[in-house]
Amino acid sequence: MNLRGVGRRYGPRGPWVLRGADLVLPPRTLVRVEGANGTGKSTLLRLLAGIDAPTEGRLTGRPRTAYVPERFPGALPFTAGGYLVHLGRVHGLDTVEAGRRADRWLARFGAAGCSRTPMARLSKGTSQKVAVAQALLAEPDLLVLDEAWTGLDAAARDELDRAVTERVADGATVVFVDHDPRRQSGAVDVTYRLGGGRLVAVPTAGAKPPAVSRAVPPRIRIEAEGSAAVLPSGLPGAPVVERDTSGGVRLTVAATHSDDLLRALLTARPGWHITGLAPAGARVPSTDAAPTSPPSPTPLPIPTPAPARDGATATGSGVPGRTPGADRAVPFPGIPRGRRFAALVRCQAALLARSQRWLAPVLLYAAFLAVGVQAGQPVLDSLGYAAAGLLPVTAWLTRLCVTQEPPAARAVVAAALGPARVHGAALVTAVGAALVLGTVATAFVLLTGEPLSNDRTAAVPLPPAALAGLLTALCCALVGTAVGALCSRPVLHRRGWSLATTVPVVLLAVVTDGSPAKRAVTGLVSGSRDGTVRVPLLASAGALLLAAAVTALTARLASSRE
Ligand SMILES: Nc1ncnc2c1ncn2[C@@H]1O[C@H](COP(=O)(O)OP(=O)(O)OP(=O)(O)O)[C@@H](O)[C@H]1O
Repeated sequence: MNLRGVGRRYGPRGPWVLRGADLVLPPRTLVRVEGANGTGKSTLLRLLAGIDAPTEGRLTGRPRTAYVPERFPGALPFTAGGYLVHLGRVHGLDTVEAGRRADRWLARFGAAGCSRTPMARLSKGTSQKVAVAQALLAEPDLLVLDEAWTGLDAAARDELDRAVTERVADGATVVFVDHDPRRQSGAVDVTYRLGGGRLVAVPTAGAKPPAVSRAVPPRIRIEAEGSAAVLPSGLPGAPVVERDTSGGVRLTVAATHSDDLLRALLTARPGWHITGLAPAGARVPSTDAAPTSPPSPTPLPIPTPAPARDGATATGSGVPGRTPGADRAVPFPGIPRGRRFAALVRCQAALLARSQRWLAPVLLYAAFLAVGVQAGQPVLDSLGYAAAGLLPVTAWLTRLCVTQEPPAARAVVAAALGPARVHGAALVTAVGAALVLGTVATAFVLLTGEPLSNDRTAAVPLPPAALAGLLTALCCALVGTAVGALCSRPVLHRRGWSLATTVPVVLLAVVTDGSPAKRAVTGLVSGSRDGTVRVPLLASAGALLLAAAVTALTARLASSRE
């Protein structure tokens, strides 16, 4: 990862907190950042973690990142274990593996009994253990720790020291700030000091090249064969994969992960057959008939980090036609971002559902429907009314979704997927919630309304009416999301301004002629006069375009103004 001339100031006329920072962060390196209070250490770490964007300069080559913020919020409506599983999924793990790692890390920090405890009831120190666990279970290539030891008990501090050593030995870059000068002393590879907006490297007492100084955890070598064409995703321990000329695959992994790796291979569908197991460096003895000659491995190109210095290996069947390097069994890079994004939406939806903040807009919408939709009314007219009411409700839900996470919790997921995707996930969650409401309201109107025109002379066919009603609800939900996104953070941060602008913008969206929502609603209401169903295809496309444009704009802003 490289920083070139990176500077950050808050506000166009604010003082430069950081200026002209040039930095190279190689893999397998432990970096300490020090400086007095207020000199910009957290600012630098947030830039490194990708939560914040530099005002000037460039950051390139950020690997898969996890971040522990300075202050972690306990007030999330999850249990400790539940939150860690959500975060594990956001990092690309499947649910089972995320749960296993959550349990393991909680146990390592002496908090195994807290897995089912609501986070709001955790002590400050135990919350901090959860904060640290969420970063470590991801086995990130870049681990950014902002005073992560603060609040931990002595045993947990030691465990975090060990975990940092393991991460670096596994090839990661770890950057940390801690006010205790003895923290990781002797293990730090580079120390940078911040002061007066400048970042300077300082001599690190006792620093040695990590390749010779750091204790490497023992490693085990495993060989296996399988009929599967692709190694299972999410293999524990980020094993390094090699292939031999006879079509075998060799995996290299830290000993601490060997049991998990074996279990994952053996329980994979289709399954893998373990043919050998040995300490790294030794030739793997076959568990079947001994091969006449040892396999000659052909290492796959692995972009980053550098190959492990020492390791464990598993061998399996060849994978014809694969892209070189594509099957490196790192649990994360192979996982499509879409899946991680879906995990983030799921997390946001769970957060919304559990926070019960949805109750107020949903009750308001229910009251709106109760007042305006009565049994026996012309169905198209009622569908138009129900859809129109969805627009302000969606704007409200959108505001809730983009503001529901405490900033530190948002920072943690932003480090994993980027602030733009976190913002996008919030908007998708809001649209999803609004569509559920809109679908229920449409179904209610279709069941209770009369399929007749206003003067009750013309029949209204129900299937096209249902389609028109659903698409109109979609239009209103999308326009409502666009309004909500434009009237909340990152465009408007203050609650007062946000509320003050939402109401007039909602009104504009309902009454302005060019608005897709108005077009769709008007189509239903005017069609109700003579019983004509107008399916709002064009308006739906317009609403989709508008919502996509606003999402892109606000997501971009979220990346630069967090
Ligand atoms: N979001 C923000 N908006 C405006 N100013 C900010 C913001 N975040 C940080 N600052 C300012 O930037 C400067 C550096 O803050 P930062 O938190 O990075 O310092 P620090 O070295 O981490 O401090 P500490 O050791 O107390 O944690 C401070 O003057 C702070 O007021």
